[in-house]
Amino acid sequence: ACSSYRLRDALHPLWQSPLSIPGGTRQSPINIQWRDSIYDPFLKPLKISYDPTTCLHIWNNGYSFLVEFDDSADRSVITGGPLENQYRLKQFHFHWGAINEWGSEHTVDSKVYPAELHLVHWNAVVYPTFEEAVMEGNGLAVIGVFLKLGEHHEGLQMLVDALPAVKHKDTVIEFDVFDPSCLIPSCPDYWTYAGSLTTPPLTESVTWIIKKKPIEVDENQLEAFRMLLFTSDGEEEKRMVDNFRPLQPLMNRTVRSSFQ
Ligand SMILES: NS(=O)(=O)c1ccc(C(=O)O)c(S(=O)(=O)NCCc2ccccc2)c1
Ligand SMILES: [Zn+2]
Repeated sequence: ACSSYRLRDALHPLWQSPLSIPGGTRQSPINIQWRDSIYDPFLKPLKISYDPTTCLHIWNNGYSFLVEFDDSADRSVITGGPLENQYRLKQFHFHWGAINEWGSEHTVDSKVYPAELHLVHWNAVVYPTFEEAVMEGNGLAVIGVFLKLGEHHEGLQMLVDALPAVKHKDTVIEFDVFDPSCLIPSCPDYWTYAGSLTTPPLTESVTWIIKKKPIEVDENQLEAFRMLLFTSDGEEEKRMVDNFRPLQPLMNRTVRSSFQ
């Protein structure tokens, strides 16, 4: 079932973008085959230190809703894990489906989750701007967290309560204190691989760090995501759902795990 709807989604009007950019050798997302991943004992624990007051606003960019952070200094950063440098948090966003059967970008042994959180960081040690980092192989680091249906998530609810204010494309509201580490599972286990942005410009600049454990959210919280619109106020309404990119070929890559 998953392969057919994935193909359908690849042809889905939203995904005019090609299955992978011509010449792309490290495109994302991918299926993570647990048994093919290689335990790397040299992988360090990921060190996450976010300053909740760097949170700026939530906005609907017509593709997802993004929570953006003040990345003008090293105040919300990650380091360690597979990373050679410290990376600054720029924004986080989600991908989700129209129903709970699909929605995540990455899959684990072909298991699809109803949604996936991405925390986007950039290498401000080496690159002067985010825009430059986006174009470089070690420019970005994105933490991926799977969402599964289960208990109500207190931390997420703060975000959910703000979503009606950003229902339409290009709407924004101030969101001044939020600590995104409440959305990251405490279990330290992750997979990591060299990949790309999953939205244009699809550049091959992302070190992906995919948490093994999902977070639990309840049905109402997922439904709140699905109330958002791709469209601007006054346009014919199109619900913001299925905003994920189809799976891309692994090609000559290995996925490393931080756990045995
Ligand atoms: N799924 S993902 O993590 O690959 C991702 C999705 C969306 C965006 C985004 O900009 O909205 C981003 S982004 O914040 O990295 N922006 C990438 C596009 C961009 C390039 C240069 C300047 C501004 C935006 C990343
Ligand atoms: Zn994303």
